[in-house]
Amino acid sequence: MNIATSNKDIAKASSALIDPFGRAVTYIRVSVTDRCDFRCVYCMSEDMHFLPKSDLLTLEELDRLCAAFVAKGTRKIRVTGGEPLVRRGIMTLFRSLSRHLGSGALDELTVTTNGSQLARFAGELADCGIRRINVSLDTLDPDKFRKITRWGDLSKVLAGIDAAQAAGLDVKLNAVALAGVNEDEFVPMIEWAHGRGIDLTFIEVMPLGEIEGQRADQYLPLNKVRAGLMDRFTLQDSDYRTGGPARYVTLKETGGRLGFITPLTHNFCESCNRVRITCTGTLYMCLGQEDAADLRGPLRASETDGPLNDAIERAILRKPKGHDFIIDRTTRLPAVGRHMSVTGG
Ligand SMILES: Nc1nc2c(ncn2[C@@H]2O[C@H](COP(=O)(O)OP(=O)(O)OP(=O)(O)O)[C@@H](O)[C@H]2O)c(=O)[nH]1
Ligand SMILES: C[S@@+](CC[C@H](N)C(=O)[O-])C[C@H]1O[C@@H](n2cnc3c(N)ncnc32)[C@H](O)[C@@H]1O
Ligand code: SF4
Ligand code: SF4
Repeated sequence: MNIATSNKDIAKASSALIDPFGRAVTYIRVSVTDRCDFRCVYCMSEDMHFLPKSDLLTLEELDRLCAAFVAKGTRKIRVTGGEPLVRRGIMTLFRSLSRHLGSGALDELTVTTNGSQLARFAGELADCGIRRINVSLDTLDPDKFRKITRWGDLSKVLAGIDAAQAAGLDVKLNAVALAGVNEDEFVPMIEWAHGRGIDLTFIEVMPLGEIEGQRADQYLPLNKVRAGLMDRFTLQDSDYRTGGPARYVTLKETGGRLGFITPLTHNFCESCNRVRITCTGTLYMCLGQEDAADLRGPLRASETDGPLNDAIERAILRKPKGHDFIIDRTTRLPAVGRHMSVTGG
């Protein structure tokens, strides 16, 4: 499936959101909560402070925000978090957003999850018109899983993946490549995933938010990983695209797809098509920058969407060219102060 919509087609629509670099914004990532039932060592510190519940947009407000973006050319909505499936009543939002699939205004409604609650929700997600989901899984070793996630239980995630496949959902796995932690498992993880008809994507760790360790100790450049995998597999370039940042190859030996998300070694900002909304209604125009726009104020200021639309259009004109991520040993300070869980990746 190729669901990426071309910038040219989008630019034709008068309501389209086009940034200063001519990129059409057609993909929103909506973080519905900053909370999570895991504490992954690369994502969060052990002692996280979360927003008071009273600061959160209601599910109805999130739904209205999404509808405003859909009216402006958004074709793909990814619900994320924190852990999106721990937000109370979250299925109400999915059910409501599915109307945009029904009307043809949206190509894809999907979710990125740690999988801990999937066994419970997979069937309902499929009923909402979700076809593909991304599950984050960095290891198949139960003890290592506990060390990476601090609080997670691998067996629940594996049961969630089984339930998702049984419900007819296409599952993609995301694994953050962690130096000295899971690099010995890449080949077995590929074989495990491809044996189940599951695509797998490796991700370079990004310097967002303060964590206990040194980012430089975690960071593994994917060009090195790719070169190592060539000893074992034949990597054939693929033009498969999802509208996300992964670039795929097909492995001749397994027939499965392997993706690489390489913000550090091969920046993909030039083709950026996305922005992020947090659970408090803050719009981040770039994952790798601090600049943001408040949408909660204009959303609550009026029952009509005029002020909200103006705020969105003004913000898109500030979308930066790209991130300035660097990972080195000269500083423990991250490039971006907020944690990945605020914007949902
Ligand atoms: N630097 C950067 N990283 C991103 C961006 N979008 C997604 N990622 C990272 O890619 C990883 C996987 O993201 P997913 O939630 O699976 O979303 P996706 O890759 O768009 O999903 P697909 O629809 O399957 O392509 C996460 O760790 C994100 O932080 C982006 O715009 N910039
Ligand atoms: C922030 S999580 C939110 C959704 C859900 N909790 C999950 O883990 O899938 C989204 C993705 O971001 C990735 N991620 C978190 N922190 C990261 C970092 N510092 N660098 C790269 N990816 C990161 C996670 O592995 C996950 O795939
Ligand atoms: S990566 Fe996802 S599961 Fe892990 S701590 Fe961050 S938000 Fe939670
Ligand atoms: S880092 Fe910013 S500009 Fe680059 S792809 Fe991600 S969101 Fe887009």
